[in-house]
Amino acid sequence: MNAPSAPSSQSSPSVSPAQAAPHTAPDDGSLTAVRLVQVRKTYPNGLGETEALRSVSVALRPGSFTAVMGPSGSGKSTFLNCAAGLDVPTSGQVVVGDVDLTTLSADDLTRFRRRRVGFVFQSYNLVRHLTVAENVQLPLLLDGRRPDPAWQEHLLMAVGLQGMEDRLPGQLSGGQAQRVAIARALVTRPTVVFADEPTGALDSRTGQQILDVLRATARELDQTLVLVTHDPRVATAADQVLFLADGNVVGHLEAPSVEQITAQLVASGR
Ligand SMILES: Nc1ncnc2c1ncn2[C@@H]1O[C@H](COP(=O)(O)OP(=O)(O)OP(=O)(O)O)[C@@H](O)[C@H]1O
Repeated sequence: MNAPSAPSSQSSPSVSPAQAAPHTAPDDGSLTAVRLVQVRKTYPNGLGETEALRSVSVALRPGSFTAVMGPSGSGKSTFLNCAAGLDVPTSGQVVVGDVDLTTLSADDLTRFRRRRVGFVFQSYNLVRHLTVAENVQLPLLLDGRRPDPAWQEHLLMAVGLQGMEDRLPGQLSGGQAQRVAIARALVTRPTVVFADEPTGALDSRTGQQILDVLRATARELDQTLVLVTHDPRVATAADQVLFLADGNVVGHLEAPSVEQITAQLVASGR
């Protein structure tokens, strides 16, 4: 199933939070690539707590491409971090493939993430004193595995960085640095790739190239891709768009146009 458990708001973009965020994910036995069930995440904020996610339930089909949108502070990064196992929900369940991340110890979660999940950050997060090749190899080395030179060469070719293996991050443009980050996220052949505004810091042409690279490699490797973006044009590349507001999924559109996305963003309070 490609859709989240939230009902489609295609015909009703101003769907209310209560309608759009049911508290159960579908339970029809079909395998989902990523499944969140009633995920709640709170952060202490000094006086009390911020409810970054209130009760989010979604189920993403293997091989699908989902864009996540919503106003600033609506919980997009928290959603991505919880789904990727970078952050632990306060309550609820996160299942990636057939593994319930919320049952794993911290060490097992780290190991699982290194092997099965790729993550691309807006700010690239490259290690400054390591070369392009070393940055790409890093997830394998951290996991005690040997780099596969042929695979690395294939990835660097796929992201258009062949010949730049020995450069340091400081010698790269923003678009090139993001390509290194993508190659690094893919080097472990993850089944799911999460990207948090990977094009946010780039001009629109470079952003489009980065998106093309992510989509092409996801297709080639049959990966599930989940991407946070503020840009409706970027989101139109996705199979579906999830809209968050105030820690809830408030809408869902299948293969929407820029106009439909904009209407939903306005309806959900951007
Ligand atoms: N580590 C943290 N500690 C405390 N509060 C946090 C933390 N991370 C997020 N929050 C709070 O949780 C809420 C959701 O934040 P989140 O970063 O998920 O939103 P977002 O939709 O990704 O925002 P943006 O588009 O601005 O990046 C916000 O109110 C934010 O201040």
